[in-house]
Parts: sequence; structure tokens; C-alpha cells
Amino acid sequence: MIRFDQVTKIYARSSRPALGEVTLEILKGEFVFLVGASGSGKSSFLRLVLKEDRPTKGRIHVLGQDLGRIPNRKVPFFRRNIGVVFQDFRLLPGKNVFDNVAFTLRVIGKSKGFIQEAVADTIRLVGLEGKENRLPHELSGGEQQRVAIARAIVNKPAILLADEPTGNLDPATSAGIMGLLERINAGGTTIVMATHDAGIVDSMQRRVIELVNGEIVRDERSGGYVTQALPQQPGFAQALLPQGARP
Ligand SMILES: Nc1ncnc2c1ncn2[C@@H]1O[C@H](COP(=O)(O)OP(=O)(O)OP(=O)(O)O)[C@@H](O)[C@H]1O
Repeated sequence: MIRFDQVTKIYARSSRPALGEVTLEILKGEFVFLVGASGSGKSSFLRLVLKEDRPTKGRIHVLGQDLGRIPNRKVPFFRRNIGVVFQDFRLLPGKNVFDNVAFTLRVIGKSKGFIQEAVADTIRLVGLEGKENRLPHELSGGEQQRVAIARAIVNKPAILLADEPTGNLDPATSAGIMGLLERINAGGTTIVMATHDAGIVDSMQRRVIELVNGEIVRDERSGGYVTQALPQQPGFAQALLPQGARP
């Protein structure tokens, strides 16, 4: 579903790689947490998956396509398969809930009937029935994030990328958002979520990929925010890596 082969990203005017020789594979239906300190490369990774940026070295495959071979004019089509959610919601402030969720479907030319049904279904899924006519500023932070998630999934993307989606929310609201993401994942959508929220990662026990200075230092099938009670022996952490990820 997502494959990185020795991917390095070095930004212009920067000597240190934001990502260095990253090799990993994320399979269909996985729920993956991307963790690591600020500046460790999480957002850079997500931007590369979306083809918002190009790797300096290495190859990236997403949904069976080599991103290096997708011409610019076809990038918008490619992105239709990927939903994205951010920490700061990024809703259209002058549009109500329904129109925020419907926006992309209108841009890509879906029929009125399709939009009516798909948007209503998705608003129900995220628990915002009855609030279709509210403007973003008339919603709580958690509700705004639900709108953003609805907008991201209304076209049934195969992959959902989330960059600190609970970063602006209190713990109870965050838990609600995580419940929603779990349901979306249970429906077959692959989810990759960058987060600093240790409580969420610890409680969900999903795959955890940890970056330090742009390098993968941990890839655990079912882990917490930090490695749990590992003896400090060289080579032990590597034993946790899935076969393909072992150096
Ligand atoms: N457009 C850019 N130009 C130059 N350097 C950049 C750019 N974007 C990110 N970087 C650098 O790349 C490194 C990785 O940044 P990135 O945003 O991927 O980290 P992050 O793990 O997402 O951090 P955070 O948790 O704070 O969001 C950092 O050193 C950052 O300063």
C-alpha cells in the first residue's frame, strides 16, 4: 500500500537529511502511529506519501504506483485516493458543515444525487447529524475535527493520513476522535497518524514507527509511545522489527 525504498529527503539550504535512508512497508488495512520528537521527520514522511514533495533519493510506491513516474498533471487524480487530516482542521470558514464535506466532491464533478447521499452518510458516521448547517466557528474543536475527518473520507479513500489530529483537543475529545478513526480503519481504510500523544499510542497498541533525526529507530507491530521495558542490549530492539525492516 505504501512502500519506501531507501528514501532520503534533504531540503534545500539544509545539510542534515529530514529523512535518511528510510525503508518501510505499510500494508492495506494497517493502523500505524508515526512517533518521534519535533523535527524528526514525521510531516516530511506524510508529505512524500502525498507527493507534495519529492524525495532526494530513493523510491516511493503508493497504491501500487511509483510516485516518481506520476506526471504532475495526474497528481490530483492520484490524491483522490488519499484523505488528509491536520491538527488545525483547515475547514473553509465561510462554508457550513455540509458544504465543507461536499466541497471536494463538487470540485471533482460528482453528481448532485451522489453528493447528497455520500455527504449525509459521512456526516452520520462522524456523529454530526443535525449540525449540517453550522459554520465552523459555531462548532467545538472536536466537532470541527469530525468535519475535517468527514471531508477526508467522504470519497472513500484507501489511505487516510493524519498529522497530529488530536493536537488541539482535550483528552476526552481526543478519545472520541480516536474511536472514530478506529471505526474508519475497521472499514478497511489504511491509517497513518503522526502524533506526540503518548496516552493515545499506549492505549491503542497498534503498529508504532519511531523516527529519530529522520531515521527509523523502532518499528513495533503492537507498541506504545516509548519502548516498554526493553533490556538495553545492542540488537534487542532490532529483534522487534518486522522481517522486511531488519537491516
Ligand atoms: N520546507 C522545509 N524546508 C527546510 N527544512 C524543512 C522543511 N520542512 C521541514 N524541514 C526540516 O526537516 C526536519 C523534519 O521536519 P518535519 O516537519 O518533517 O518534522 P516533524 O517530525 O513532523 O516535526 P513536528 O513534530 O514538530 O511536526 C526538521 O529539521 C525541519 O526543520
